[in-house]
Amino acid sequence: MAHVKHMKWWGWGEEGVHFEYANKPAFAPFVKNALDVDLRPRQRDTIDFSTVSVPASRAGEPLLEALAAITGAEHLTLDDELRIVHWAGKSVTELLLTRAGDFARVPDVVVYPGTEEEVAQVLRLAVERDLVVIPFGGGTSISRSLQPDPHEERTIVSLDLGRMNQVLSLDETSGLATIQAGVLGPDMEEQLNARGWTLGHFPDSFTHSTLGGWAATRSSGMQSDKYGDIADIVRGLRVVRPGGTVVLRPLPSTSTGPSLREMMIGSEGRLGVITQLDVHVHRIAEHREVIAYMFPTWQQALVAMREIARSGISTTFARVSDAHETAFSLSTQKAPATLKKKVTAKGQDVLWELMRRRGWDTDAMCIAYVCFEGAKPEVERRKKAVAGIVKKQGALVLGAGPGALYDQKKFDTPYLRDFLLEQNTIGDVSETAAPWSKLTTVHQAVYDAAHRAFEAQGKTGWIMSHMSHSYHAGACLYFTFGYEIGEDPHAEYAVIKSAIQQAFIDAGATLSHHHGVGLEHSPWMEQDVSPEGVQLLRSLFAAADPGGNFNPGKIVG
Ligand SMILES: Cc1cc2nc3c(=O)[nH]c(=O)nc-3n(C[C@H](O)[C@H](O)[C@H](O)COP(=O)(O)OP(=O)(O)OC[C@H]3O[C@@H](n4cnc5c(N)ncnc54)[C@H](O)[C@@H]3O)c2cc1C
Repeated sequence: MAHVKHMKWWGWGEEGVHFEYANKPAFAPFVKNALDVDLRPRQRDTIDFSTVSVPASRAGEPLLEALAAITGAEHLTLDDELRIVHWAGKSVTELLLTRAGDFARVPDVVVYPGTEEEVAQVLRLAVERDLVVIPFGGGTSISRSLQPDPHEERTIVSLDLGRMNQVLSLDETSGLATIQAGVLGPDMEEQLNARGWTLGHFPDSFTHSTLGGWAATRSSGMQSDKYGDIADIVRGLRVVRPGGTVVLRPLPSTSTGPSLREMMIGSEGRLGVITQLDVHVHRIAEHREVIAYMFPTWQQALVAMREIARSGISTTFARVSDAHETAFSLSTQKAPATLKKKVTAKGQDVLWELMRRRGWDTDAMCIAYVCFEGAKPEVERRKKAVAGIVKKQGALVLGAGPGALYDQKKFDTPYLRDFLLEQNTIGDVSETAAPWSKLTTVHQAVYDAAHRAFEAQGKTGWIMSHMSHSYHAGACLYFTFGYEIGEDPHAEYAVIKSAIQQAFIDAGATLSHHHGVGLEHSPWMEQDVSPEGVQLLRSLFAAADPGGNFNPGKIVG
């Protein structure tokens, strides 16, 4: 199965790639101050797979023969390491369980169909033989939407879409592409870019997640301000079910009753397997620039972000870190290695001095990044308009240098969680969306709840946040939190994560803006969409999948 690329079994990304802190002189002191943790150099580059013991496969010979008859024997595997790669996503709970070799129940067999017909045959077999089928995209789920029920008695099949990875056609007149669901982000962009087009969807997990996975979890990429969330991008799709295939043709819009398209987006494998999608694509922008700004306070920064969203000025993204996250990102700057970089660093010192002289509290300042794409004169015009808005809120324009740096580092942060776990420290995220009028309340409520939870656990904890993904009515707030692991990692994590999730709901925000529901967030579904709403979803899943064969237990238990 060498042709399907997977992440390392024990953590994020590729073997051999790590978060490094030795070249970031401010990072270790920052962690000491924030978490009271003394960082030590990385002890190991990998974890030896032979250190864990994998539950034996329960797939019997007749089932393997039946699956082999569908996909070919070379496209299924009982390999222990591959079964572990497929057993879960990359939430903190799953990472802790995986590193501890605490697997309970894992897929008994991994199957890689190559066509929609093969997917259909596997699903029919699943119903006939009462199997559990869990579709697998890139395995980046952070909401435990892949993890099987530890008490599952039936045979579990992980259905990996990785061989279905082609851009099938491009309708340049309509700006629509038809693409197979199992394609990984970079592979898809390469195919589109070769023809001058892009999807423009770049979640932080982009390098290892798939188009089908994005649709199945209602994903949102960092450039959603311009390109939309995946729910906006997907215009049509094919969803294979045991009884047939739901075909939703690519349409700009339609009034055909309750939206089946919307129903499939976010269905996390419970309604069938998405095999193919029709998506908005865009010509690659002629010119792209990310400009950084520094605001004196979070409040002023949020006002500016709202004004930008309302102004009609087209931005690709507009994102602002709160004071804590600003301090964190400054701590991850590399030591200047060349003379040119030393001069730039000197320039930063001058800037800091300027802010102090303006009377800014440097502990309160917030860094923001706005991305502009288009023809150069148009980008210049929009940059000027945005500068006018941010200056009204007292911001300084830092320019393109720090903006470019942010753009280069954007896919590196997921490696930080594994590095911290090795330091016996949790670093995790929780994100939400709320109306503009509630953003500051939600922000404060989450900080208060997290600190209460840290205190109750006797911990020195850290929390930080940024605002991104703007809409007419509000925006996403993304929180990152950390603390040193104590005696009962799972119980502590549950208290802290639950406190943050509950604060979202209590302050009028949603349980997740783009990480989906899975098992992790399902306890908040009733509060998010009402008990009657959950009942309706339960009825839908029960009618669509009476045997509970398709990723059972996710979204609503
Ligand atoms: C470090 C990190 C950063 C992240 N950043 C972002 C971010 O910026 N934005 C964002 O939106 N998300 C983010 N995520 C979450 C995750 O990447 C998304 O949920 C992503 O959409 C999952 O895609 P995947 O291909 O990896 O799917 P998987 O993890 O393999 O599967 C996720 C769910 O979708 C189902 N599924 C997958 N493919 C199909 C299919 N073809 N048909 C039916 N069901 C299917 C699975 O059964 C499962 O329920 C992040 C996760 C991590 C760990």
